[in-house]
Amino acid sequence: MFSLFYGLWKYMLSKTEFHVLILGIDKAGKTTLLEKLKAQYSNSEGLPPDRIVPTVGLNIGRVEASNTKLVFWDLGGQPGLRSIWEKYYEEAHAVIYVIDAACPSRFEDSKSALEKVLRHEDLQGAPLLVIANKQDLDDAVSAEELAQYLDLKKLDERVYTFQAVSAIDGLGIKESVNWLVDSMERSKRTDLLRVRAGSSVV
Ligand SMILES: Nc1nc2c(ncn2[C@@H]2O[C@H](COP(=O)(O)OP(=O)(O)OP(=O)(O)O)[C@@H](O)[C@H]2O)c(=O)[nH]1
Ligand SMILES: [Mg+2]
Repeated sequence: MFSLFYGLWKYMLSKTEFHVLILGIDKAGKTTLLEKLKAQYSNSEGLPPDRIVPTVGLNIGRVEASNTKLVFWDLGGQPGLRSIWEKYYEEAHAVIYVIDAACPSRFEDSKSALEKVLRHEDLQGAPLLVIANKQDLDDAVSAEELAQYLDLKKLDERVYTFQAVSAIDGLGIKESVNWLVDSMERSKRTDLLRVRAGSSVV
């Protein structure tokens, strides 16, 4: 009996499309990360880093990983564009928050923007993956050092992790995606979004 329900649950999850928001301040490396993700998980080549320009609208990346469909939404991080982020919160299953780990002078800006994201009620219970990006640079701090620096409060009930990544050479991307898929599959928020999507079908 248990295996029947487990099989059904796995089947439903395989039909679920997970929406993952990629946030972070400008130049953190969000779009570079998205393009690397696409290159690693789909047949698309992904834009080379030298062709990526600052994001003004929305970049979307669709990939399949661990038998699930993932849709990534990458938004611009310039100060004037951050007010757009919240329009996407309600529909997001999880958040990736990207930080340039080699640029300590911008940690404070990153931290306050992240705290604002976490305070928003539309993102309640969404798993959070904080990425310490640009690990290919010598002066990048580790994921642990970044976590200590950010010293985020009120994370106790939220599922979260810090991951060292290089969006240029791909370090840490597989681990990031595995963690995200696993966390979203277990998340109560996923059930909530599924119920809401079902009840809106007339
Ligand atoms: N060395 C190194 N550079 C990176 C990495 N990721 C991104 N960059 C560089 O950082 C700069 C900004 O990258 P983007 O991907 O455009 O940053 P973004 O967060 O999308 O910026 P906005 O769209 O303005 O919010 C570019 O020059 C990238 O080549 C990385 O892992 N290592
Ligand atoms: Mg961008």
